[in-house]
Amino acid sequence: MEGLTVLRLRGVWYRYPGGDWVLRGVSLEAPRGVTLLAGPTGGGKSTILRVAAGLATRIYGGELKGEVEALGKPMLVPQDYDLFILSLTPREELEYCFESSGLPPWEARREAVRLAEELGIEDLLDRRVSRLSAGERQRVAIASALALGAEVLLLDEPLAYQDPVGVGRLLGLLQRLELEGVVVAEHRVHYLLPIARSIYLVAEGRARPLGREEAGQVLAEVLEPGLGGVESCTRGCSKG
Ligand SMILES: Nc1ncnc2c1ncn2[C@@H]1O[C@H](COP(=O)(O)OP(=O)(O)OP(=O)(O)O)[C@@H](O)[C@H]1O
Repeated sequence: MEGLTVLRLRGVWYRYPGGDWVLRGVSLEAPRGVTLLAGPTGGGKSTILRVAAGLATRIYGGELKGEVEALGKPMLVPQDYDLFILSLTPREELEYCFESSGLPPWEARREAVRLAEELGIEDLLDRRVSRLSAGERQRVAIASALALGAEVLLLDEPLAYQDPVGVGRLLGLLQRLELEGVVVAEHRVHYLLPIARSIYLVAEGRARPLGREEAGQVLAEVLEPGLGGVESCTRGCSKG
């Protein structure tokens, strides 16, 4: 894989057990930085992330064809991210994740605090996960993935439950993180377009790369047909 590509899918076909093909020859290359997967509901974004994480056949079974290659350890934070958090409190969760990735307990304790500060969730550390808001739990789930040593972070609708402050924090974080790359499936594309280095329209099981100039207009037309291209996108072509 060339130096700048952190995730590559080539001619990938996938179907869930008993179903028709939902990925139909997906080819994409995610460079370092943020890659945006956008497109209509049911187009295949989540399935691409599951395949990229190596989880599609492991969790669902089904049939997979084609090549998937990642530079570094890919890790998916799914839409139902609650399944991702196993502990009572974020502090326990992060310490557990750091220990699972090989740190001794004292270092795991220190790193949990450092990461929480970096993500702006230090005030959540000792609260019960079950009592956190959806947006707060989502940030804890992303922190867990980082603590587990994710190098290519795969995020399925990470902005869905974030308020504007949370969105700003998360976007800042995605740009700052010293990861190989971040691939984000998201409906609220207007937040991601300015920071995405690479943009794909995912529809009907295929991924089409979009140039920066055309992306706003194409996505606005696909996601909000009838509202009128770029203009509507600048007002917010969000579905989420
Ligand atoms: N666990 C599953 N079992 C069977 N079919 C599934 C499963 N998950 C998704 N599908 C089907 O695969 C297709 C692609 O779904 P996927 O969730 O990947 O799309 P998406 O673009 O992420 O949609 P959304 O924007 O609504 O999250 C859809 O037809 C969906 O019904």
